[in-house]
Amino acid sequence: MVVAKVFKFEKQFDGFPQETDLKLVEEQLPEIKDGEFLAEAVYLSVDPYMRAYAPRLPLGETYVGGQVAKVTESKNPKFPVGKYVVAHFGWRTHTISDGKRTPGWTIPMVLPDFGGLPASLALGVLGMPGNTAYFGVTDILQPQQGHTVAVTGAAGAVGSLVGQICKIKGCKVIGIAGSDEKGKWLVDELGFDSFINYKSDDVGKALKEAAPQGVDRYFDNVGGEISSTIINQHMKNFGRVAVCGCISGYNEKEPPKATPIQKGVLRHQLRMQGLHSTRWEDKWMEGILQNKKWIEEGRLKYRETVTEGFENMFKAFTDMLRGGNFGKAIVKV
Ligand SMILES: NC(=O)C1=CN([C@@H]2O[C@H](COP(=O)(O)OP(=O)(O)OC[C@H]3O[C@@H](n4cnc5c(N)ncnc54)[C@H](OP(=O)(O)O)[C@@H]3O)[C@@H](O)[C@H]2O)C=CC1
Ligand SMILES: CCCCCC(=O)/C=C/[C@H]1[C@H](O)CC(=O)[C@@H]1CCCCCCC(=O)O
Repeated sequence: MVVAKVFKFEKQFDGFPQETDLKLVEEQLPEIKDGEFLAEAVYLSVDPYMRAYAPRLPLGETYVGGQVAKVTESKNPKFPVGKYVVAHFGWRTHTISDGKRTPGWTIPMVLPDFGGLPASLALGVLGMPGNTAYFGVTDILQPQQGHTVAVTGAAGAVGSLVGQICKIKGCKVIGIAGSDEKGKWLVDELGFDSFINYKSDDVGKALKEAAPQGVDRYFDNVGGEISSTIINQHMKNFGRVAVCGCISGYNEKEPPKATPIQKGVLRHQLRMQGLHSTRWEDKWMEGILQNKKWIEEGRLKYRETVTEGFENMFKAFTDMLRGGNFGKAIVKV
């Protein structure tokens, strides 16, 4: 008899998540049936969307999330024992799956050959965040050689890759994040051209110094007043803005107030577009293979912030929301 540990969504978040909003329980799993397989979680992801989408998630259910799991029993030839899968099984240690899609989420996928790179990367640079960065830059932002690009959430899973991909495309990249230690990593190790600490610097003033001629492309991971400042005061005419996330407001009880951006969009004739990585599902492998190639060529670096122990999922989640992560935040069971 297999016993799964599962985090259930107990109470709707009210502002910043509290530990009592989730409940850790044990579930006895039945024997697998024909067409099913049993998978044991090895790495689990903690992501900002887990907070952003909470108001739409039903109480009492397993909390949402992706994981890399090892198939330990199988009556489904597409998911043989010993293989690793990346799947949206939620915050749980053991899962019985029929290999089909949970509606609204990605379909379980046997991990492609990562050529010796760690399987955990399927939750980061070789998974959803990596593809958000890759397609967000190549399809939405479309930076040209010589462009100046600003990226917020710059030291996180998506932002750290966005900046590096823009460097690969020949751009000048300005990263905006929440600590000088993050800035040092971005500039010294990832090759960003400059860094702004939004917690200690005046973002408007610092951006004027870093990009006196203005910004051609802005990859927005945070929203709020920082984005209003960039869009209203720093974009060049005909610039592009990719709206990827707005984490500055996810934990707020009331919708955050920020200076309207319409004037800036109009004055500079900007093209501003939202994106969801799921829109590129039909060419998902293109992003994974390109990011993998850039890693192998030494042109794309990744970093993981690993929390040990399934019981520490909530801690890892809230540490990430507070900015404790460099690169991708994950949990190792
Ligand atoms: N549209 C899509 O398909 C996707 C969108 N996203 C979005 O992209 C963004 C980044 O996601 P991801 O890379 O996974 O997460 P990160 O790895 O960037 O982690 C979240 C980071 O957000 C920063 N942060 C927290 N609070 C604030 C705040 N008030 N203002 C500014 N920054 C803050 C913290 O860094 P710091 O120390 O700098 O404050 C923290 O490390 C999120 O908004 C997310 O929702 C992510 C994946 C897919
Ligand atoms: C205002 C919320 C912005 C959240 C942005 C974000 O982080 C999106 C991430 C998605 C990514 O594109 C792929 C995913 O799996 C993430 C979450 C998708 C949620 C689907 C919600 C399904 C539902 O509405 O029930």
